[in-house]
Amino acid sequence: MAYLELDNVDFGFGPVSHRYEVFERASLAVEQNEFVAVIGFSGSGKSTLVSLLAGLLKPDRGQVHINGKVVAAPGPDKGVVFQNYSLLPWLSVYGNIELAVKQVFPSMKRGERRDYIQHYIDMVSLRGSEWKLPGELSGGMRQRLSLARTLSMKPEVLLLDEPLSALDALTRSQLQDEIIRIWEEDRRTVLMITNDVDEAVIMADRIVPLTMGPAAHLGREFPVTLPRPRDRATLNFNPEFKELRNEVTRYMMNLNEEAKSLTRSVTLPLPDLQPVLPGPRVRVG
Ligand SMILES: Nc1ncnc2c1ncn2[C@@H]1O[C@H](COP(=O)(O)OP(=O)(O)OP(=O)(O)O)[C@@H](O)[C@H]1O
Repeated sequence: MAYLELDNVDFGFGPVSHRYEVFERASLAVEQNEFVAVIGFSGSGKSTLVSLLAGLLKPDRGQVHINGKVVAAPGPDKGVVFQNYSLLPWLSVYGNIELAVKQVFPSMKRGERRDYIQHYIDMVSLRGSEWKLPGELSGGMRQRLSLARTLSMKPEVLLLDEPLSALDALTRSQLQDEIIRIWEEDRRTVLMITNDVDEAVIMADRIVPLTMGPAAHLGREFPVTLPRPRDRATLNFNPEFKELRNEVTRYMMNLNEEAKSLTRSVTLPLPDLQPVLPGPRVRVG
């Protein structure tokens, strides 16, 4: 059994009368310490997938397992970094991490806790900003804080829900490198959601596309065998990188075309109504 598993999951939103089926028979297996990127179009179910893996939502059918145990509820063993940071605005950088650390390691002594928190602040290069509030940080700094806070809880599985999509291109590539550096220093199982093929190829061990909804599932897998560390400056000239990027992009475009043709082939029966025609002119007043 793989470390993180989504096993034949069906999941939908809404009552039976107008239900939206997000997943049908969706399965995914991630090995321990593997870095998997799930790539998909907007609305295909990427955030729903993260919520199911994190135990925030329960499958209608099938199960989610981590290390052989059924995921029944959220917990600090499953660390989630969301796109929108979800930081507490009234607490400083230090305070946001401290709150998480106190919850997960309540018996940690004060001095040890201070060093522990500083270690994570340093890890994401936020030294010097310890006492700033989230509102005083840039987008990239907020996302680094969000990552540090999640990592400080020592989750077994790290779920990254499009953590970089709100950032500008330069900050985004800088943070991609930083996440990989941290992951290489302290390996753990990572599932990252992205809508960017290049990001997936640069960062992941394996890319798994999500098909278009409704009733999406995880499609054909693309292993990334490019050696690490991956240097983005030279990757652009690497034929293996270019080939894989093209292959994944083609696959995604085909998914899009298939979804469009399905939509076109649906004929909606409209009621046979007579149009309302304008009547004689009436003078008011
Ligand atoms: N709480 C909800 N109630 C009803 N439908 C929902 C709810 N949350 C999501 N959906 C629907 O489920 C589908 C998948 O949503 P989800 O947010 O997982 O997509 P996504 O791939 O993360 O999209 P994006 O990339 O735009 O954030 C969408 O059609 C969405 O409208």
